[in-house]
Amino acid sequence: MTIEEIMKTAPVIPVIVVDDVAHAQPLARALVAGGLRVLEVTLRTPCALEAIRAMKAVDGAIIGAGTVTNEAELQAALDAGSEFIVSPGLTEPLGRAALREGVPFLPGIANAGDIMRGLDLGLTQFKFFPAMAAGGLPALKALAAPFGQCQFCPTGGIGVDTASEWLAFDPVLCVGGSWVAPRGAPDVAAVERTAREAAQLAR
Ligand SMILES: O=C(O)C(=O)C[C@H](O)[C@H](O)COP(=O)(O)O
Repeated sequence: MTIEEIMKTAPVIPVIVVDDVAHAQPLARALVAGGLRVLEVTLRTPCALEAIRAMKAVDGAIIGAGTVTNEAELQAALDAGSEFIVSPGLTEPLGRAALREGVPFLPGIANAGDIMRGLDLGLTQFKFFPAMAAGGLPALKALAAPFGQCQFCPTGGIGVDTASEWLAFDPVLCVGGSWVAPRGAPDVAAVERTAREAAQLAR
């Protein structure tokens, strides 16, 4: 799959922080059952890589690693079986390594220089991060205007109440957010319900 295909799979990519690997599979199963198949597990906790391995066993799930900030983390994420890689920003060494590995890669951008660095590498899909703090939808609209070939996954400060506004903007293929997968032991019925609501958002 290309990163564009992954972004088009569902309107929302849950951004997941796993503190206990025992939570990983029930959470992934509930999200997939609700219609969200693309899951980003952040490398922010000691058990994140183990959680990625566990979630890969869930039928229908497409598991990626988030918070990948350098080549060593990229390698660890790939070794754990990550199917795509998300980064909060874009450095040239990380971008080159991701391209060399041929893994779908979604790096964060927050200004025109970031996007131009990505274009130089041949990348056209980006995470707009931190979406709300970096100026919200007006900022992305202004930023996207000179870069018509680019598509975005805004993440950071987006909730069920604001996701639709972002998704109505053509270059936005999906949004990322932690609201669908709150931290801690998952209430699987609630997660599935929230996921279903998110999966039905119109793009
Ligand atoms: O960990 C990373 O690599 C990140 O890029 C940060 C996350 O994407 C945001 O923290 C999610 O934002 P919220 O939905 O506002 O919680």
